[in-house]
Amino acid sequence: MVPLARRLHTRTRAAGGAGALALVVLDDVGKTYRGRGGAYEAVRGVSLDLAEGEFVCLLGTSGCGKTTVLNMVAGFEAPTAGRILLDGAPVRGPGAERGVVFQGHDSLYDWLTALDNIAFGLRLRGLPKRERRARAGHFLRLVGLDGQGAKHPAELSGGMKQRIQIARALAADPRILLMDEPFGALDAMTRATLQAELSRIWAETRKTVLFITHDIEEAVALSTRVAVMTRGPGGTLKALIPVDLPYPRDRTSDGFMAVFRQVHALIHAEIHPQ
Ligand SMILES: Nc1ncnc2c1ncn2[C@@H]1O[C@H](COP(=O)(O)OP(=O)(O)OP(=O)(O)O)[C@@H](O)[C@H]1O
Repeated sequence: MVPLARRLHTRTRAAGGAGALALVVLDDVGKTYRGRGGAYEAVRGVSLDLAEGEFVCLLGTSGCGKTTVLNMVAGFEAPTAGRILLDGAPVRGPGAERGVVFQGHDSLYDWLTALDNIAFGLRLRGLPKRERRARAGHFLRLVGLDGQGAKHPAELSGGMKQRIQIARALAADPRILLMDEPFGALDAMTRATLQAELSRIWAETRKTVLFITHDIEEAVALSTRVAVMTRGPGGTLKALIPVDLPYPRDRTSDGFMAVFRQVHALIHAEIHPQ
């Protein structure tokens, strides 16, 4: 029998992963929640390889299991079927190489300034104060908030708070950014600005990103591949669409429209099954 690692390697190559060993491998992953109300199969048979430096959007209708997949990659939830490998080793819980950015901004500490929020995780890692502040300042600038570091969360707009969350995740220098609808609660204009900024930051840092959204335009604007899920229960991967368009993306270009229409048709079929 071919060893699992070799099989996965081969599959990544076949999937166009530039011949690189995948950084994250989801191998036939499933999740069934069991509670007092009985069992609910949220995710079924998801297989997906993320190569280093990729930006993959997980797109699907509400309740299809996107957050469940992300939580399993983050190590917050364990799969009940299949397995998830990080650099070839099974994920057994959260780890510093995976930074998570959630929807909303409740995870910021109200009593800390913007700068100290970004620096917080660095203190836990034992970095000296000067280095912490320098590093936090760098990421504050990277997310376009230079000069705002002394403000507390209550003095920042929703978009600014989301930027702080992204800066905080990046400051910890994770290999992988896991983003769960980070712009979902923002108005359309702030959202478009932050999408553009995230694209720029990604181009600069080349982090591997798994990004959840139910916004087709957002997915096509940001990602190198869009992973479309079927609706739940038992949400699974329906299609993997490569988005081979230059950044920054022109949303009015024929190429963009063509991918948008392709993804839209897949999602539409999930919302209105024949
Ligand atoms: N802890 C849990 N216990 C039981 N069921 C759960 C639990 N977490 C999620 N579910 C169910 O699993 C399904 C998938 O949920 P999930 O949050 O992963 O979907 P989603 O695609 O992220 O949805 P949305 O886009 O609305 O955030 C839903 O039906 C949800 O009710």
